[in-house]
Amino acid sequence: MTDLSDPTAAAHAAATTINANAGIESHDIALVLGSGWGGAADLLGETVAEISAAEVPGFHAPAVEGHGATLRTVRIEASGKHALVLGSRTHYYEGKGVRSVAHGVRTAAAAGCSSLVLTNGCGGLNRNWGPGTPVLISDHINLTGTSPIEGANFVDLTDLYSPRMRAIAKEIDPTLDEGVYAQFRGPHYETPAEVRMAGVLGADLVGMSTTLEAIAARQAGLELMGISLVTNLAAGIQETPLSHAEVIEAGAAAAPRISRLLADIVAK
Ligand SMILES: Nc1nc2[nH]c(I)nc2c(=O)[nH]1
Repeated sequence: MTDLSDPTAAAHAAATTINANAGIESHDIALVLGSGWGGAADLLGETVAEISAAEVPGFHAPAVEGHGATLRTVRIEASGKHALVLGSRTHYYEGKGVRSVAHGVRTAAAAGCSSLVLTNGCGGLNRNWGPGTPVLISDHINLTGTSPIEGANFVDLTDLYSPRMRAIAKEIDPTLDEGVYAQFRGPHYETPAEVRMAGVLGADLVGMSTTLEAIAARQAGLELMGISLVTNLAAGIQETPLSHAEVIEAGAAAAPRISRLLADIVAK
């Protein structure tokens, strides 16, 4: 496993590998594709390079079935810019440490990206958002008890989820709702009581990713947008117990619409 004891050096090594493999000096925008979002890269434009995550310093083969195990460089048809599509994400619940969780975001910044789109699959607290509903993240609640930032580095997180990028998304799809996303450590789902707690705290969405990556994105100076795909109503909101099969099914059903949405936003 690559040494992440110097996160900046590790991100630089990974970025050098990725840019060299793609034959370009730098990338422009990065996307992390969570559960259900895998199809978006194909709609963005032509894949000009692809590399296995295992071949890039600091990355790992995916822990979750169905998540891509590669990093792709896609030339965005509308703008000619290059997107770095991170098909594999390290979740905090894998126990590889928060540096590993933040490595992809830091690598994207080191590869030259100025903006980042984080996507995920999540549970919804709002009954109006059935499985397959995409929701823009307006703010987050980090319930992991940790941070990717080390030392006395007091980073401001105001407007962490770019109002500018959110306005573009809503211009493309005015039906898009916004919500507050809370990250639990996982990998277990929340109890109904924990979902009620999250609601009292102001959360509309519950997941197991995104907030730590978002904090690392701000530290790295990346403009950030987050979009969640509600694949299930959170525990206790729906009568039936959660199932991973339900999550995969809802993601697949929503794929065409959310892939088109993401491609249109990134092309702007
Ligand atoms: N914490 C949490 N993460 C999730 N990921 C997905 I997909 N659904 C959920 C959920 O209901 N809770």
